[in-house]
Amino acid sequence: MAHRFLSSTNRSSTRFAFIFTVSLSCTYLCYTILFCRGTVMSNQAYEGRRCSPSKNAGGKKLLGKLENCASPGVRSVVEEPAARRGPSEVSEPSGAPGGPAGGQWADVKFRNMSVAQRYGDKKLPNALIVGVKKGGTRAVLEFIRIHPDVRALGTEPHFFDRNYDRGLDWYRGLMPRTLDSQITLEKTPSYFVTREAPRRISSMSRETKLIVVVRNPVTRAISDYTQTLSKKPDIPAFDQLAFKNRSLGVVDASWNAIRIGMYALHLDNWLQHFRLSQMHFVSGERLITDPAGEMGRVQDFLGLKRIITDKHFYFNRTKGFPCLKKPESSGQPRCLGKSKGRTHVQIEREVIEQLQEFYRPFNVKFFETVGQDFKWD
Ligand SMILES: Nc1ncnc2c1ncn2[C@@H]1O[C@H](COP(=O)(O)OS(=O)(=O)O)[C@@H](OP(=O)(O)O)[C@H]1O
Repeated sequence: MAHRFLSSTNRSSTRFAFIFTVSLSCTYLCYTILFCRGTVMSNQAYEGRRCSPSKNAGGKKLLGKLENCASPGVRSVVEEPAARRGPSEVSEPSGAPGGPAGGQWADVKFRNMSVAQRYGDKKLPNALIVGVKKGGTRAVLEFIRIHPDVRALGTEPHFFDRNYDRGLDWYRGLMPRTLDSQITLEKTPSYFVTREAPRRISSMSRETKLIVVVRNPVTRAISDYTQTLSKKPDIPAFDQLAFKNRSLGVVDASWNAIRIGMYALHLDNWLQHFRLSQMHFVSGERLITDPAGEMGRVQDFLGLKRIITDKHFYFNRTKGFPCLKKPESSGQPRCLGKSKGRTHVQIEREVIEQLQEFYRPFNVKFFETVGQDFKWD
């Protein structure tokens, strides 16, 4: 009797142990499937946003930038080949605050990205940062793209200047996927000084919103020259290139570094095809001293809710520029790359004054046309 009782107890325990093990395995299996799927999806969304445009890009320059897509953390140095990046750009600058503001926007952004990645379409851009070279265009792009309703191409497609023959379908193919509620954005600073660009852009859509980041043309020219010098150390001195005759003060307006800064001339060309209200001018100087203020106006112009605020920025003393606070989801630095914020070559005071003099009438005309004084005197 006792034996029968014991063996029936044994059977029940065995059955219980079996059921328990099976249900435990099932629970574990379900968790594993769900967890892994979530991780893979969010990674794909992140990588896809950063890399897919480059995969489609046929241009040599775009291919050259592919390696910048490789690591999710280096979005802010997307323009620089890895070899040129210094240690300061791949390690978190000391004292850089992260904070909840960063975490919140990152979460919203990643949720939207993941949804857009699955359900969105590639669309032609409805907004462009068209210039100016060395004005602060990369900063505006990197700052605005943290907005959940903006998706931007990280590379410069140069469609309306160099690649126009490839056609609109090629151009659309470069774009990130967006939901209908999201803005598609790209930046190519050379558009501003490309004669055909305004006509070509307006034939894509007359409603395209245009952002122009402008900066004191003298400082811009020096910045431009500093960049060229870093690539070609053998070029003539700045003043040799800037003047046809220095003692007579005759500036060489055919030199690109000078020509780009004659904003009023280029703007005239844009106004043949676009209303002034479709253009927004960002002050490259205020972008450094008050990034949140400038980005607030950019958001208004794009019809976006003001989500990017003071909370997103901190001043990085090592870099000497404002940087983005790091989101909780990333431990990577959020300053722009080394090619942004270079130490300029020293230019004689007199040369600077001569150039200020040269640009004055162009600046005055530019301020009158846009109805804003950028205070470059
Ligand atoms: N936050 C922040 N961090 C770093 N740099 C900043 C920032 N905001 C504006 N800038 C200024 O941007 C200048 C480079 O302009 P662009 O990005 O338009 O250059 S480019 O045309 O794309 O090469 C770059 O010019 P240089 O200082 O001459 O290097 C910067 O002064």
